[in-house]
Parts: sequence; C-alpha cells; structure tokens
Amino acid sequence: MFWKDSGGRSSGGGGLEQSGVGPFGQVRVLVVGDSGVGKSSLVHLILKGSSIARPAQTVGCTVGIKHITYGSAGGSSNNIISDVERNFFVELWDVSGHERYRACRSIFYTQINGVIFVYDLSQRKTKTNLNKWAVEVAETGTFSAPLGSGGPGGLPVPYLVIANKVDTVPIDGSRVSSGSLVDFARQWVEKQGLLPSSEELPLTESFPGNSGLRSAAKEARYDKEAVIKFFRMLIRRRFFSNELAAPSPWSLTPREDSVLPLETLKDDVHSFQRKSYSGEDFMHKGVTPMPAQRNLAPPPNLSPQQPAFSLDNYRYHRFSSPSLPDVMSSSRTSREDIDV
Ligand SMILES: Nc1nc2c(ncn2[C@@H]2O[C@H](COP(=O)(O)OP(=O)(O)OP(=O)(O)O)[C@@H](O)[C@H]2O)c(=O)[nH]1
Repeated sequence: MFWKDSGGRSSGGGGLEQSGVGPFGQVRVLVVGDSGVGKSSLVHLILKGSSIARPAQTVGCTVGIKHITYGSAGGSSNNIISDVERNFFVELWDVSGHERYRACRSIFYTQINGVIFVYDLSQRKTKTNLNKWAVEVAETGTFSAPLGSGGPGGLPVPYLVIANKVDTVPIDGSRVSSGSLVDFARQWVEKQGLLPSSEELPLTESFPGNSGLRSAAKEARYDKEAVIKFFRMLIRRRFFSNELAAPSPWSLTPREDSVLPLETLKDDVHSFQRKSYSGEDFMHKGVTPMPAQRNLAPPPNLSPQQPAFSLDNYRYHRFSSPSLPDVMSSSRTSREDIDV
C-alpha cells in the first residue's frame, strides 16, 4: 500500500457536526523534511504522546489523525459559537523524505492547510534543504484557506519549523559534526571568534526564520502546547475566519531568542483542551521570558511570511483571549467554499 491511515477516519471537509458533539471538520497538515530527520518519530509523539523506539521508514506517505477541540466550554451565552467545544480532526500527512518518492510525492500535496517543516539539528544540510521542500510544496501543491502573502518558496499557508534531535547537540551549544563542509567551516570560523553568533554566517539557501521549535522526538520532548496552538490556528483560519487577505499575525519576524524551552510533556491532551487562549498560557508552565524577550519593540517587518510560532508571534497573534470572542462570533464562513 502506498500510504496508510494510521489514526482513524477523517470527517471530510466540515460541517458534519451533530448536536455539537460530532466531528465538525478537518484541517490537513503536511509534515516534510529530509529522510531520517525524525518526522515519523515526531508525528508518533504528537499523536500518541510517547516516543517510538524503531520507526519504520515511511513508504510514500502515512496519514495520522489528531483529535482537537476548538471553542470554549464556558463561553458566553451571547455568543452562540463560543458556547460549544467543537471537534476537529487534524490530518498529519507524514511524507517520506526519501529520494525514491521525489517524482511522485506531490500527489500528497492536496488541499493543504499548513506545513510542518522538520530538520535535524545536528545536520545543517537538512535545514538548508527545507527551502527545496518549501518550493516543491508551493509549486506542486493545492491549498485550503491560503494566505494573502507567500512564505518560503511562495508557500501560501502557515508553517512551523521544528528542529529535531536536540538531544544530539551538546548543551553548551557547540555543534556536533554534521559531515558538511559548510558546517566544518562554520565551526572553524566560530572558534576563531570571528562571528558573534553561529547563525550570522551566511548560508546559501538558508531557510527563513532561524527560530522555531526544538524537539527530541526520541526522548518524547517537544513543545506540545505550541504545536496544538498551531493546529488550532489552522482550524480557526479554515472554519472561523473571514480575514484571509488581512496581514497575517504569523508573518511577524521572529527573533533569534524565540526558541521555546523544551519540556518533557505528559500526554494531557484533555486538560490542555480545557485551557483558554490567554497569552499567559503561552508562558509555558510558569517559565518566564528571558530579559531580552520582555522589552523589545514589536518587529517592524510584516513580510515575507515567517514561521507561525515564536514568542513574538504569540504576542501579536489573534489567539489571545480578548480576540477570541471576535473570532468566534464571526459567521461561519466562506471557508467552506474551498472544501476538499
Ligand atoms: N537522537 C535522536 N534520534 C532520533 C530523534 N528522532 C528520531 N530519531 C531517529 O532518527 C531515525 C529516523 O527517524 P524517522 O522518524 O524514521 O525519520 P523520518 O524523517 O520519518 O524518515 P523518512 O521516513 O525516511 O522520511 C530513527 O532511527 C529515529 O529513532 C531524536 O529526537 N533524537
């Protein structure tokens, strides 16, 4: 079988709700990146809440389904939509990074709502290769609820960049050998003290936005809350927003220091689902921002599109609790005309 559904059944394009409890709709998220960076391990972690010891190499594409609720159980009675927590499915399309599927994998790039780019923190080449992935998806894919402005390679949907295998990088920040000549040169230059930061060395085809999330899928560590928020943002855009053409809140330029703290997270989906969208929730479990994260002025640049998640993005995005009623009170939309 060229691809398999590993997690359940999708509800289709949406609107299948029955008395507020049935599935309401689905969003589709592509998970792409070079072979071996840990996509399947990460998807397994997102779906099951645990690591997988020996993931099989993906054949073509594997589709997993994550159940998410969206809405407020304690919503105001003046607001019909926010009174109900609705059920959604997030389809995670884990596309094989192996070269043998290059010619045909674009068949999986259909009606995409968002993209998760994964690279291996110890293999710099896998990061620079994300450009190629972005171009491939942008040029050959079809999209649902596209953005007004394009991201890397012209990608017209929100995206998230996850640097996996953080466990392979020494805590002091020095890099492990990647086997790449560019990395070797970078390490040499850094040792000479010629660069203030390793990220300053220009790389051809460097992927936009050096920040993003870090994970160690093998050790079951990732920023679960941020990933769930990404999914919820996609749900909001797909089903509850009329503002596709507006400047996107996730187009703000992230800062270098916006990588989120790693935590070992237990699978507490249900308790998380009951949380509100307050900005405080984003300050993960009492972790306060670094001094440099508190006082900076908002980044000025609104384009091109940048990864959806950074602390900056959370400060300005529309998930904050004051904006939620607006979102939820907007009529159901317009988005259904682009159903799969
Ligand atoms: N050290 C370490 N190894 C990891 C981590 N995540 C995944 N791996 C290992 O990396 C290898 C490849 O992982 P996969 O999840 O199959 O990678 P993939 O990106 O899905 O690969 P393809 O299916 O070929 O596209 C496996 O041996 C994993 O156990 C991690 O966080 N740290």
